Amino acid sequence: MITVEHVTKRYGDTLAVDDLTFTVRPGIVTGFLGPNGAGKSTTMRMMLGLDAPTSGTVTVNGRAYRDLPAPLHEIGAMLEARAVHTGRSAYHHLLAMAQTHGIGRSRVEEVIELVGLQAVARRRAGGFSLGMGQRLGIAAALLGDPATVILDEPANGLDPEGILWIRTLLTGLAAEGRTVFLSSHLMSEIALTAEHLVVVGRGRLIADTTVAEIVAQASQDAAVHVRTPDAARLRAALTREGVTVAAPEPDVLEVHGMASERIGELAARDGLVLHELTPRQASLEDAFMRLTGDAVEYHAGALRPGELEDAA
Ligand SMILES: Nc1ncnc2c1ncn2[C@@H]1O[C@H](COP(=O)(O)OP(=O)(O)OP(=O)(O)O)[C@@H](O)[C@H]1O
Repeated sequence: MITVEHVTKRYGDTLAVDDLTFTVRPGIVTGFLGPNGAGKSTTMRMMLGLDAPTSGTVTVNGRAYRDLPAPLHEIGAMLEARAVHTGRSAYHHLLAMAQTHGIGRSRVEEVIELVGLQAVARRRAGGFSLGMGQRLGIAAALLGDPATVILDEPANGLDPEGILWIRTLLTGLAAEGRTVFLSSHLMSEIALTAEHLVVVGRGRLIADTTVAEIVAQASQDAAVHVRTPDAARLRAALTREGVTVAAPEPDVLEVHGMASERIGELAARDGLVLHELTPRQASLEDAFMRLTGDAVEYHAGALRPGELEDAA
């Protein structure tokens, strides 16, 4: 469990984190989402005791990072995947870390296998591809078999196979009861892995909610696409029902505020022909843009599950 309570962080005139409060629970993957410069890395650095809050508190399992008796066993992190001594092999990089923390060789072998680096473990880490570097960073984070794992943009630069691998690994770690917290600036990337989402913009909390809630909200706002040779009559019938109808093309209507079933029933009642009746899925990216765009500018307060409607 990670607890962030009324945390503010200033760098000179820059307000990087602004009165942020949320908790990251064990047993699920929590995504930390926000556009570039939203304050994600700064918040993660404070969780790891690499930076001190200007005000507020950050605790891991009830203690500040500096008060953890065996930090590597409690919390493992990957902040910069490429921060590896270039001359060393992956194996020796991990071994050096292990030895300074009283961790045995067998655990080093274990994490190398866990991240699938067996074939290249004796090669110079400096020559690693981005994907291999990410795997090595994750191996280092897992070395102490930590109860809490924090990863900053772990899928950054990975190919689809690498992204699938990370997703499987992280959901597996959460299923073992660990606290898994990862950041991304891409909703599509994080929505596939995370169950819960903490969304920030300009250092402030925008939403603390589930991915399911955001998906439901996105579908609720979606338009229904209708193609009909009776567009004018259907449009009049729909307008009488009080819904918003746009006509982007002569035979096409985009209907907001009425389910496709009801539109079909109305058309049948009036004897109107339909050639197409398709509920459009608003993309998750759209939902995220709306949250981080509108909510930051027009809504000072944070949103909780069920309150997303108010932000749209
Ligand atoms: N050491 C620092 N000194 C001065 N300003 C900083 C420092 N670290 C971060 N900032 C500023 O704080 C703000 C938040 O930065 P942060 O890196 O935490 O955002 P982020 O959400 O992680 O962004 P990104 O997705 O680009 O990594 C930015 O305006 C950044 O320029």
